[in-house]
Amino acid sequence: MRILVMNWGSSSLKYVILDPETGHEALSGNVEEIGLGGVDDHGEALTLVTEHMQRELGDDHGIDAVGHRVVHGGEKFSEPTLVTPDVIKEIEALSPLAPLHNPAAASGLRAVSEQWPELPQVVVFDTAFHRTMPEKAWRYAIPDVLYKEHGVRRYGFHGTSHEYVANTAAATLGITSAEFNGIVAHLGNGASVTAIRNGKSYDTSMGYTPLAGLVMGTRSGDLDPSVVTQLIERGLYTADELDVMLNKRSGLLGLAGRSHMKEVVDAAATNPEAQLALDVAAYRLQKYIGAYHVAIGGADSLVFTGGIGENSAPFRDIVCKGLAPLGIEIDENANNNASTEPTIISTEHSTITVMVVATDEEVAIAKATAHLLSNL
Ligand SMILES: Nc1ncnc2c1ncn2[C@@H]1O[C@H](COP(=O)(O)OP(=O)(O)O)[C@@H](O)[C@H]1O
Ligand SMILES: CC(=O)OP(=O)(O)O
Ligand SMILES: [Mg+2]
Repeated sequence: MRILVMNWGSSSLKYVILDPETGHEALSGNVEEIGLGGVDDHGEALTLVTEHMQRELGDDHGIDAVGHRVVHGGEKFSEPTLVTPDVIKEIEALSPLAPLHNPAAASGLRAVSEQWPELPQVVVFDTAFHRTMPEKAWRYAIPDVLYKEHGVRRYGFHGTSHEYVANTAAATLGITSAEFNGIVAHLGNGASVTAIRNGKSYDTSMGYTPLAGLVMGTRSGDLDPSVVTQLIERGLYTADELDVMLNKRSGLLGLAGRSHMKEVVDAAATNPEAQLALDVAAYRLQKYIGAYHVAIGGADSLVFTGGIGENSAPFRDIVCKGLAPLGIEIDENANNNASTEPTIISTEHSTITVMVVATDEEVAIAKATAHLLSNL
């Protein structure tokens, strides 16, 4: 079977054609700067993808279905879903909750429907895995009407990754997914941490949008909401400018002038701003891990994933050193030599097993797509 997986970012499209059984990739690529001068729109991005497929695979691309990553599924979608014109309209209607991502996905879905009307399409939502959170974890303490009439609540994101990584960690530990009680830290460009109880999402650090929670490459994560209202009141920023500032100029970039974790780690030895950025990012994550340990009644494992979680031994080391009061103890040698295979990096004395597990959202989406189609 061959599935085309498409990950629609606000201004980019990552795509890969793979076999969901073997994970074998026939082709992959990235279209950047959609609508920013590089490529006009999502239809044109798709033309570039089909040209790439034509070059590499010839006339018969052999694709059986298309699986899409959609960031926001609101309260409506809790499972991978077969695409119909109505589903595209519902994704579009959720645009106010993910203004950078959902309009892009909706136009991408329409472009694919026009290009290959015969191919089934499946959407897999970042929010879906978090639909199991208890209400006390997803409600904000603001007037009730804002949730009931406007959908203002915590949704959580990166769910496909958190679920895939929790399942992989469970398999490595020789337990079932339902026996997994742990904390997964997905630390990539966007970063979030999820408390997983009996294999299900119990709480997560992102919120109404992917801006909440951890310190990210360019996003602030948590802050006092009065910062926003005050900056507008003082005339320093408009709402639009604040959106850009908090999403694109904050986080590691805002504190240290660099958004890539490796550059921040390398600079920290000689640059106090970079050291501070590391300290703020690690401390924020430590606080969440402590809280989530309590939330799930004691975590058995802590799993690092995403570009930073998988590749930055120094950042994992800083985070875990601060978790000593939980009984966490890292094996430095194992931490420095974590590979792409699931690796345990804690010592045998550690009360919580700490692991590094590589995420693969594309394989998870391809599997979910194949699974849904086989059950139709
Ligand atoms: N060797 C490395 N050391 C430290 N950080 C790294 C390394 N490689 C990648 N990263 C971090 O991972 C981030 C990308 O994470 P990734 O999960 O691939 O992103 P995306 O969210 O775009 O899928 C980079 O911005 C960088 O901060
Ligand atoms: C939801 C989200 O933050 O996605 P990404 O990490 O791809 O930016
Ligand atoms: Mg990512």
